[in-house]
Amino acid sequence: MGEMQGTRLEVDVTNIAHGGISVARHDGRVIFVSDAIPGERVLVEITEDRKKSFWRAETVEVIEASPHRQPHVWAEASVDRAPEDRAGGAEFGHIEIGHQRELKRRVLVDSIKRMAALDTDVEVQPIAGPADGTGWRTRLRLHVAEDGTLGPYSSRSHRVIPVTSVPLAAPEVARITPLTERFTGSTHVDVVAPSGSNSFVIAGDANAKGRPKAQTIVEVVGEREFRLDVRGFWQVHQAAAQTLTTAVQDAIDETRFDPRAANQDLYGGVGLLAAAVGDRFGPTTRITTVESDSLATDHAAENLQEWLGAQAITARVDRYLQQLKRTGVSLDGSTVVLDPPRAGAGREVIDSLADLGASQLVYVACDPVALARDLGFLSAHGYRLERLKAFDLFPNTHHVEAVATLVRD
Ligand SMILES: C[S@@+](CC[C@H](N)C(=O)[O-])C[C@H]1O[C@@H](n2cnc3c(N)ncnc32)[C@H](O)[C@@H]1O
Repeated sequence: MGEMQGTRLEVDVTNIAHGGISVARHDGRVIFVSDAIPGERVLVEITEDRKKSFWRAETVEVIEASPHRQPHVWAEASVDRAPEDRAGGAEFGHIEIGHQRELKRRVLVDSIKRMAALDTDVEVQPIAGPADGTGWRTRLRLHVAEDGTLGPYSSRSHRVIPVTSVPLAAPEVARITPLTERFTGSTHVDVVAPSGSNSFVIAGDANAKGRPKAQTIVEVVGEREFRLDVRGFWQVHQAAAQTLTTAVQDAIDETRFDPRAANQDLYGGVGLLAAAVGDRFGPTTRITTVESDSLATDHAAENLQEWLGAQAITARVDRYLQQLKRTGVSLDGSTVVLDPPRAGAGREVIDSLADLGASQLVYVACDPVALARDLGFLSAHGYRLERLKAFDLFPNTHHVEAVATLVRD
């Protein structure tokens, strides 16, 4: 192994894989190819050949283009550039937006089939914003190069790529992003444009010890205000919080919802989805939001104070559920909303939810493979996938958000 690195080959691209990578074959071996589209014939350069079962490669020339290929929405990420000079973070920007959604649909449906043995289909729905999928990021992190210049990492490494534009950024973020300034003593710069308070440009140092000083900002969703720390988690697309609020409200099967049961909002952040549940079923609805970041939980308590039945707890979800089991609490009759980070909830959390007897789960997922794995665990516990929706919360990237309802009779 190792002798193929740098070799150029012409290959036919046949499929799409998780992570925004296309699949080609050469002499029976799978090659994962970046910046291609299924149906294309491309010239690739092998970048990794250590594994026996697959290689990785970069597209260096498109020989027969897909009808879905478009000029990249970010010229600085285009296949016209040398692979190492392509800006990262917009790996689907060369694909026409409707076809991006079709590829995301395929990855989601195929993952669920393969990992959970479930046949399902779903439409990846566009959400509010420019039709070409630009102008949506209300949060942007750029990195500082050794010479102090600012830019995204390259799509394949941690090399900083100087850029003159950030087309996925919301207009306010793009306006204040200091692309021409030089930074010393910082490793990265965050740009945040909240919907309900001033925008920030914050230089940070990943090697600094301790937590940076807290700074509260406000996000507005419909008529509601949410307070949170400027560095805390918030949905990135400017229409995402409203989209997920409505999606979670719609996903709950009313006939199975008991406002007096021990309802849960797990991985709750500052309480966005607990508020969605409270807004649908009324202020006396019992719901506990659980989050590991204590600053976020403090904000959640404040954001949910008008809901009499709401409480916010700082805990890791796995430990919190173990504690419920130890103390004999039952989730029988309860609805559990869970919105874990990319790694998903995992077997231990799913086993605990099943043991505790949760009746209805609304699983909000930002990673199709983690969702599919967890759906497999849930099926084994007798949960049935009742409803699946998907939303294009991250246009021009490979990411997709799904909202699944699971019930157990
Ligand atoms: C995808 S975010 C969802 C937040 C919230 N539902 C929202 O939409 O704003 C996931 C949240 O889970 C938290 N988190 C990550 N791992 C956790 C764990 N093991 N236990 C509890 N919370 C966790 C993160 O801090 C983050 O706030």
